[in-house]
Amino acid sequence: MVEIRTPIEVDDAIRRVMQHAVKGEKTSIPLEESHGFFLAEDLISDHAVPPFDRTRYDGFAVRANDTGNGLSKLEVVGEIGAGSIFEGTVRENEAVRIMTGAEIPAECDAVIMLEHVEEKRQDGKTFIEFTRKLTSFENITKTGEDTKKGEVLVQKGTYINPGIMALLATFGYSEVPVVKQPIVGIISTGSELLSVNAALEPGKIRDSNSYMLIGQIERAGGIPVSLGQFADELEVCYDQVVAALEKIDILLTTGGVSVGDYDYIPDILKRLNANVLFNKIKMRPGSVTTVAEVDGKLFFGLSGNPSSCYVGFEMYARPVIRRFLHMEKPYLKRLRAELGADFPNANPFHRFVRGKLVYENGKVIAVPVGLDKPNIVTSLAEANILIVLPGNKEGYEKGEQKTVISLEEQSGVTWGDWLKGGELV
Ligand SMILES: Nc1nc2c(c(=O)[nH]1)N[C@H]1C(S)=C(S)[C@@H](COP(=O)(O)OP(=O)(O)OC[C@H]3O[C@@H](n4cnc5c(N)ncnc54)[C@H](O)[C@@H]3O)O[C@H]1N2
Ligand code: MOO
Ligand SMILES: [Mg+2]
Repeated sequence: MVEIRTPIEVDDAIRRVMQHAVKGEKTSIPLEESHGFFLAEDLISDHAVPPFDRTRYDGFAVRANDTGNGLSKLEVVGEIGAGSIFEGTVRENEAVRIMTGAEIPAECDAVIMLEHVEEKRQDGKTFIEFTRKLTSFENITKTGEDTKKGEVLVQKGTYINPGIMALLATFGYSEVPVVKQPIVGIISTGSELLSVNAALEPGKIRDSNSYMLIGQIERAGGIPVSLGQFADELEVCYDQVVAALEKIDILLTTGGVSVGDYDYIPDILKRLNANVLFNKIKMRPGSVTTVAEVDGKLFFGLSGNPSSCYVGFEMYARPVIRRFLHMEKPYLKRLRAELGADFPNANPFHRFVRGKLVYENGKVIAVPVGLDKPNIVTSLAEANILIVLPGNKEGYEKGEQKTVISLEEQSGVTWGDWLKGGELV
């Protein structure tokens, strides 16, 4: 008898998986190697930026009160470049020649640009003349204009991009607290699979899922480890899975997860005494995605069909990786867009159509890419969104507003915000 599986709702599946998601350990790495890692602690400013009032222009630091509507004539009593400070005192009708970035002398409160003055030598002294009335703090960047002391500038769990590297340097982080990335193992199963460098043979295809998953794991912030490609043989696959579980934080398999004669993943899970969280979801593609917990580790039995494997990973494995990285917002972002094509066929399951966003006449349009079938691999190349079509009896029409899930963004959403999409429960 073929097993009849009971499908569960998408959000229920995500909730079940996330109940077993763990947070990774912290470590630290040199700042210069931190790009692409994830912050393990909030980045808090321990001093104001800039730490002193400084000039925005090359010019002369003056006292605004010494300037008026008529001609101002000030004596230049010193000069400083960025990095130097003026040691003297600036008295009434005096100015200091000052270069961009230098600290404003204590008695001055405005800067006039070099271009706006005329310099004159008289009795061995230098004077500037100009006819501009300056206001207090004109052309000055005030202390703390960029940020005040004590502010949370970047939340823990954030992807370290070049801008964050600049901030880390600003606050003296030569070593950066980061989260250890999860080691995510990949096992591909299928007697039809050839390695990528093999010539095609009758009845066989090259294993594309492993490589796709390497990219998806890296995009999510994990470290992929390929643990091999195995024929549909229970004993071999079982031994490989047991060995793999020792080496990884999260395990992914592709293929063999349905009800076919050589689909051994369910048997392997039984033998492992795994806590199977679900083995059927009301979604297409990826309905057969099976997730289990084995000795505290999550095991994702992803479908062999490329599109199903892809979507199953993004929906269930990605948030687990993001949680491991301590992200406060581990779920994929959703936005609204206009449906770019008709979907006349009814489907009782929710559909996740691979698509891309196009901007036309001020509208955001979600355009499907390639064929919308589970076994399709070519549509994945162009996809940067999943168009969400909730299960219904009527199908959908071009022009309707629909939710789309963004696949390429580093930022995410909380569980509460994810549920606001509200269509998949
Ligand atoms: N009687 C039923 N048959 C099927 C059901 C069902 O409910 N009842 N579900 C269908 C659905 S939905 C899907 S999805 C697939 C799931 O298949 P499996 O996860 O068991 O995967 P396989 O049978 O091993 O392979 C399916 C398909 O994918 C190709 N494949 C496998 N691995 C790779 C790889 N690494 N790279 C590229 N392509 C791969 C494989 O050759 C098959 O064509 O089951 C349906 N059947
Ligand atoms: O898991 Mo299957 O789509 O539902 O292709
Ligand atoms: Mg199968």
